[in-house]
Amino acid sequence: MTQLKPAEEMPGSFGLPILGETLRLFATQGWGLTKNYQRYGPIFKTSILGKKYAVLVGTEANRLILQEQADHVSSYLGWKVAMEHIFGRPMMLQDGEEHRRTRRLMAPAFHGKAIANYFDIMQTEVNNCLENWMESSPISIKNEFNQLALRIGIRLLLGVQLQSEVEQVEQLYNTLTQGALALLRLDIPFTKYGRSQNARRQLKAFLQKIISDAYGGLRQRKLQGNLQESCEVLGLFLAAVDEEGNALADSQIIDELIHLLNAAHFTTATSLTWAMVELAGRPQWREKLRQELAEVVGDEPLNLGHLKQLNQMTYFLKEIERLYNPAGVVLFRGVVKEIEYAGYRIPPGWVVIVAQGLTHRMSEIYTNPESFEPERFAPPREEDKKDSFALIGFGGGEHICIGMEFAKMEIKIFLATLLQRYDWKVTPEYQFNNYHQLPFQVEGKLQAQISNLNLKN
Ligand code: HEM
Repeated sequence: MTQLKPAEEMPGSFGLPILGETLRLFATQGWGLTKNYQRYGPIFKTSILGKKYAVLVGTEANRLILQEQADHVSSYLGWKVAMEHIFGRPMMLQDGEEHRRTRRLMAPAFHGKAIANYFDIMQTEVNNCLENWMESSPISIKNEFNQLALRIGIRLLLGVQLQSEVEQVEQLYNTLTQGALALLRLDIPFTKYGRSQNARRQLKAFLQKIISDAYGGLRQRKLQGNLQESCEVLGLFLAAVDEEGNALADSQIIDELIHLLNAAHFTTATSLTWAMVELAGRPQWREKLRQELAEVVGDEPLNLGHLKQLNQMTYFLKEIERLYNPAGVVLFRGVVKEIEYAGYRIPPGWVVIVAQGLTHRMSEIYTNPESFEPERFAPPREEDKKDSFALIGFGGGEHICIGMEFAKMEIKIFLATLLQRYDWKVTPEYQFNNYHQLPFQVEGKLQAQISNLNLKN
């Protein structure tokens, strides 16, 4: 039997006393993860502000942490420093039975029939957005997608339809998230953080009011016997009761809704930004996707059934997920029970980092991992099918993204509509094949000029 070594003996460096590798984190905006991986291999240690981290890379590590030994780690302890002060305790910051109970109650809003009900609002928002772009081109791509995805979120997740209220929530939400990275968390007036926390209080009060109003609507629907007919997520949350009679408390719903706005918008906006940029530089892929749309959709109005048949678009979007990791290149979990992995014992108190961004570029999984090849996901290659933890841009295991279908539907509706009606150019011209650059380091600078496809031809 091989002797397990203490985690301190892993390759890697704890950096300076107390600060650890904190300065390096800010200097590289990405922790130099790729360099450390090349230098130390698929398991290495680091330290940030006195906390010890073990970075794990590869499908086996992904499966162990996210699924097989999920009860040895805590999502709460992994994410709380970054998220709790902004979002409270949504289910992403819950563990074990508490997390499973919340997730069971939330799940109906993100599957099957409920998802189908979201199609029309998504399509309307996408059409409005593209019409505006035609009038105000050139547009700042990431900002526009942030706004689109946030508006879709506000309408579908909160059920807010009145334009003035949509704008009010948008503003409060943006002020709230501006405080997320404040170094000094002083909740006093005239500071960024104080304004952010004030926005959080106002947003909570606003949501409490729409929850109270929605209860009225719910009672009405109960009387009419169509309790499950709600067209937005909030209504389904209010109606949800599990087999033991548990329901979601108002305070929990409020935390979930604020977090959902976040989870649903920056990720979707990042995917759409890079899909649009990659397509701008790849005329053969624009052509391939347009041809597929012509075959599947033809002259019919786009519908959910069509989206499911867009295989080439699915492969294309998987390549965006693999190379751009829209939710970030790493996931955090705090260790609560010792983990044995790769010859080391990782004790409670450490944080493990699941480095999805590095798994996605392993040559053991993907052929020519640095090159953009959506066809790697098509038969016969199907490189992601070698292992269910090879492509984990939406996470894996118990905390796998609950909004995955919602996101994929929104992204496909946008791309289908864009490709069918418009053409576009992106400036400045993006340097492809630099997928180690983190999306947020570049995306703010990208602009698009769009034109009407029919006028061009
Ligand atoms: C391209 C779009 C998206 C990507 C790449 C993405 C990615 C992820 C990832 C990686 C996680 C796992 C986090 C972890 O394990 O710590 C996650 C969780 C989550 N996502 Fe998404 N997401 C996207 C869109 C959405 C949308 C549209 C929604 C809601 C409408 C959403 C709601 C959530 C929620 C609530 C969780 C927490 C799940 C749990 O803890 O059980 N996401 N997402």
